[in-house]
Amino acid sequence: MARIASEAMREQLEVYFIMGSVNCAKPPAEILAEAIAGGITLFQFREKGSGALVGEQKYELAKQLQHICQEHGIPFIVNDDVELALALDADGVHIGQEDGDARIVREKIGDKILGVSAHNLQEALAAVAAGADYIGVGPIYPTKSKEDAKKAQGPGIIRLLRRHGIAIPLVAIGGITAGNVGEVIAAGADGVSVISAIASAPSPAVAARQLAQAVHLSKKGAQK
Ligand SMILES: Cc1ncc(COP(=O)(O)OP(=O)(O)O)c(N)n1
Ligand SMILES: Cc1nc(C(=O)O)sc1CCOP(=O)(O)O
Ligand SMILES: [Mg+2]
Repeated sequence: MARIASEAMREQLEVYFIMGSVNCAKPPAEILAEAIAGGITLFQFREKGSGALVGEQKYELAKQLQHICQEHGIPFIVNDDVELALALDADGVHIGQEDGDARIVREKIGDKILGVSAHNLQEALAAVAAGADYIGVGPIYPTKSKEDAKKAQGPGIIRLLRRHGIAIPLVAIGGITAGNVGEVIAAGADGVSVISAIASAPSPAVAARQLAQAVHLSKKGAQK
């Protein structure tokens, strides 16, 4: 297997859904299946926060959700837990600034997808140098889904990273809704990453579809 090509990565980032059991008011498998029906392009298993599953229960949920992704051709990324990603032979891993050295994670996972969080230019440059396939930038807007989230920076941080030469695939995260997708794509993001906009929606399928439509429309507008 070779490293993912940048253009394929950009497409997979378009509607990047993140979820764990703590984000779900109904069975996670149902929410994921509905989100896939609505058009998500990538999935991250993020089993984190108060009440999160651990050990065997975490592994079993991950396996169940990975199976659903596999049935529909949606790449399955594991948040934080490199060992779990390897045990499941997941498609990739996402790590943040407090999750260890991205270079070492790259060595451990070989050609699997590596996503790294960055909050400023220095972190973004280091992620590129470490071999990240994409960068997650946030929070763009205020979020209730991450207990230790930093202060929201607005879409200007994406514009700044692009202006300073960060050219690799980039996804915006934190408080993203169909209503603000336009400004993050216009700023230079390849896609949007969401928890609550899909997981807490009355219909995850409708929410995912609205996000996908907003991304496609915004990308068309950005080409003009
Ligand atoms: C796509 C994406 N971007 C950013 C993050 C946040 O990662 P991190 O800073 O490590 O925080 P936690 O998610 O681990 O709490 C992400 N998970 N995904
Ligand atoms: C997992 C995560 N990481 C963030 C960061 O800023 O790095 S914000 C966030 C939570 C995103 O959830 P929602 O779409 O509900 O705002
Ligand atoms: Mg992390």
